[in-house]
Amino acid sequence: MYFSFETIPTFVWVFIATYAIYWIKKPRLGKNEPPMVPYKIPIIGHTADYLFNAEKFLAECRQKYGDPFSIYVFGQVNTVAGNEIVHEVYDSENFNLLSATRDVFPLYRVLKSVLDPRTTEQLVKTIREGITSKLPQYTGRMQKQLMISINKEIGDCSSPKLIKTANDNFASMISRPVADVLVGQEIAKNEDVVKAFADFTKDFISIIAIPPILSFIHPKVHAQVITLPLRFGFNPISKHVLTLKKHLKPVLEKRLKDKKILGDEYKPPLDIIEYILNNPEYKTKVITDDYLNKICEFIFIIIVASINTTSRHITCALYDFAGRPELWDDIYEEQAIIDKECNGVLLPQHINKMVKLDSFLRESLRTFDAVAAFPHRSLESHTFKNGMTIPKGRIVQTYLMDVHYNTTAYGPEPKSFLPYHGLENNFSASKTDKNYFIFGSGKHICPGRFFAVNEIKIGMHKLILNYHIKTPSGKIEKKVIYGPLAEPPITGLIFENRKK
Ligand code: HEM
Repeated sequence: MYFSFETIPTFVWVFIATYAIYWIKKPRLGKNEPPMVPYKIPIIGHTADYLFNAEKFLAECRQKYGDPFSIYVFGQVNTVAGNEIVHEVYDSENFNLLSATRDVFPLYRVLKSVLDPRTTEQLVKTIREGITSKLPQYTGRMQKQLMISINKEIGDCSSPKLIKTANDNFASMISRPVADVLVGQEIAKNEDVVKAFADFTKDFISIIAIPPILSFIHPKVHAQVITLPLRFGFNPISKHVLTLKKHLKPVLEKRLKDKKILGDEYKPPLDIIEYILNNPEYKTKVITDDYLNKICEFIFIIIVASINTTSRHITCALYDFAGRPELWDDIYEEQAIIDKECNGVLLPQHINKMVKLDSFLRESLRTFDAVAAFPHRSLESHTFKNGMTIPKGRIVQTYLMDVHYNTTAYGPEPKSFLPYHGLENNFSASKTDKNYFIFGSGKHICPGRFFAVNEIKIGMHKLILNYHIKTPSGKIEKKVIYGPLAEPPITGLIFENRKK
């Protein structure tokens, strides 16, 4: 290789810049902090282990350093909290999920109100009062919508049919009942609305899915770069907002008019847009463009929280079912008895009777295989009960595998699939406890968990009744692992009509 004298200054500048980054980013730990796992390469720290070997790496750290411990990834110190300590994070108002994820998932760039704490309060209230407490009334509509999706997307399988799941994890199946509940039966009939709901999160992720390499300099640099396309006008999700606005406007206008004409005789439809219209903060006499934008923004925040999460987990549960032939007859039998009893039309009491399916789903959610997830940022310096202190601004990762695979709760083989553990111990799929964190915990526990579990159970009930479901290999398919995160397998599932 040939080096000229002219290249020497370049090397010097690169050296100075690297040293400056090293010096600025060098972790400086305070007193009583959780132990820092030693690392060899400056700046890089534990990034490679965390990205390519998270399960083994964190298990070794946990064994050697206890709970919690700190690691150095993408130029930041992260504290990893396992099953002994993590509930303290979720129980304290000192930690916040949105603040921790805003740089890697900058949704506030397109839905600006998402960072406003009042929006979260409104969302939680709306979901609790407008969805959870009305779930029994939504049962019939949800199954109708799920059956439309099943017939459209899976349909007749008189000979075995391979259904690809890699594209959207059945997001379009889930988006139909979500659309029905959020924007009402009339708007949910429009295929472009169902598609907008199914694609919104996927399209948003597609523009920001760049590994956080620039976080080595600063997480804000990464956030600035990944949002460049949005700031230069390339916004693939604005079309979804326009679609919803187009359908929402005439419906909202008609409801306002009917209310005015009918007064007390007005029969309010059951859906979230009606709930919003009755909210004093959203009271209006005319449907202006600003008003539509405000409602659309609120609806799309619920969509981001609800569709991809639910569709990811129904997909996983179907793979878990398809790969375990030893469970097929037992779970099918439960669904067949319920189906006979309700004559094909599920009422809330029938969903309560799906106890084996519920227990199976809980186990699928528990064994989802994400190693660490749901980062929370400390808003103030925080001292744990064991006396360890972390500074303001620290990211705390939830060591999910330590919670979900702990031997005290799940026995000597906690990684094995225990389909009836929930049933035997009276733990339902939507009930969180200190050994089951898939819906978080504490004050910010997921308010949509009852809705999500109901959707998945109704969807699986109908699918298991109508089809034999297998994996292409005939075995359990492996999840796709991205660093410490997990996604459903991508092999596809084989559906074949059941003979009735
Ligand atoms: C299987 C599906 C779902 C999973 C695994 C899931 C998981 C979670 C988790 C882990 C959290 C954070 C909890 C915490 O910080 O303690 C959360 C929060 C939240 N989820 Fe879900 N979720 C699901 C479905 C839904 C659905 C269907 C909705 C809406 C209808 C929803 C709305 C929300 C909202 C609004 C929050 C924020 C709550 C707050 O900050 O107070 N989720 N979810």
